Amino acid sequence: MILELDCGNSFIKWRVLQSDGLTAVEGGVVGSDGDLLASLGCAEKFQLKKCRLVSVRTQAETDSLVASLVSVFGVSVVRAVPAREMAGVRNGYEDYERLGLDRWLALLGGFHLASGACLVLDFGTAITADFVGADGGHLGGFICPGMPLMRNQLRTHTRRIRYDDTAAERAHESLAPGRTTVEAVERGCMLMLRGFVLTQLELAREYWGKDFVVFLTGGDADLVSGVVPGARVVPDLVFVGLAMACPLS
Ligand SMILES: Nc1ncnc2c1ncn2[C@@H]1O[C@H](COP(=O)(O)OP(=O)(O)O)[C@@H](O)[C@H]1O
Ligand SMILES: CC(C)(COP(=O)(O)O)[C@@H](O)C(=O)NCCC(=O)O
Ligand SMILES: [K+]
Repeated sequence: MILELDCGNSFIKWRVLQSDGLTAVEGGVVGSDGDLLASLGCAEKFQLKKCRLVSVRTQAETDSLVASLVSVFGVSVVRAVPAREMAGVRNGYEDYERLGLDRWLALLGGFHLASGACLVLDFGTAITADFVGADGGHLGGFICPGMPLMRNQLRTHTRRIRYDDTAAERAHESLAPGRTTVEAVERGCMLMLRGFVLTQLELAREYWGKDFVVFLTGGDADLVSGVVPGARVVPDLVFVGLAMACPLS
């Protein structure tokens, strides 16, 4: 079977495909290399032969994970690498190697699925927006802090903002002005998130009118799906691009 990995700054997303490369068998989200190895179990469980991965972690971290995968499962590993152009999409960065590889794969996947102009919004540790025109030209994008970073910055840099995760979850029942600290912070950050999304949509409309597809991906995509009714929520968009960038012959 085939192992696919998307190593983000906070979590590793994994899934196992049948050898046909089409049918997903199992998948998950884990917080560390150790948890990943535990989820994959012993070498007999999935009988992994090949692995393809994308990572936005450091070279050393990624090398170490690859070494573990090779030693435990004996898989051959292919890593996504930067490209100036692929599958009809032209990387818009001045220095194409600097564009985050998860962004590059998500926009390759988005352009492929849209067969036209698209706006790809990824809600992970950071939030990213990327614009691809109907001709496959990537116009560039935006990066801002994601929900976990926004709330943790407030918790870390103030003295009186303290609350736990359960309270945070409860605060999201409404977007009314907060009457407690947790409500005020959680709803404030949520409005920043939504405001960011609406601004991206405005920009996309300026470029392309109504003729574009919006993709939402990343672990926190559900937080904003209500703001963009026509958007396509595609949690595995990075994996769509990964299959394109790393075909397994
Ligand atoms: N099963 C899950 N495990 C962990 N985080 C999750 C899960 N489902 C949704 N999330 C949300 O996803 C966010 C992380 O998104 P993700 O795209 O994995 O980030 P990154 O790629 O930067 O590691 C977390 O802030 C969390 O709120
Ligand atoms: C922007 C990112 C931090 C997003 O990472 P994530 O939130 O998915 O973990 C990552 O794509 C990255 O490190 N990019 C390199 C900088 C750039 O894209 O300009
Ligand atoms: K990501």
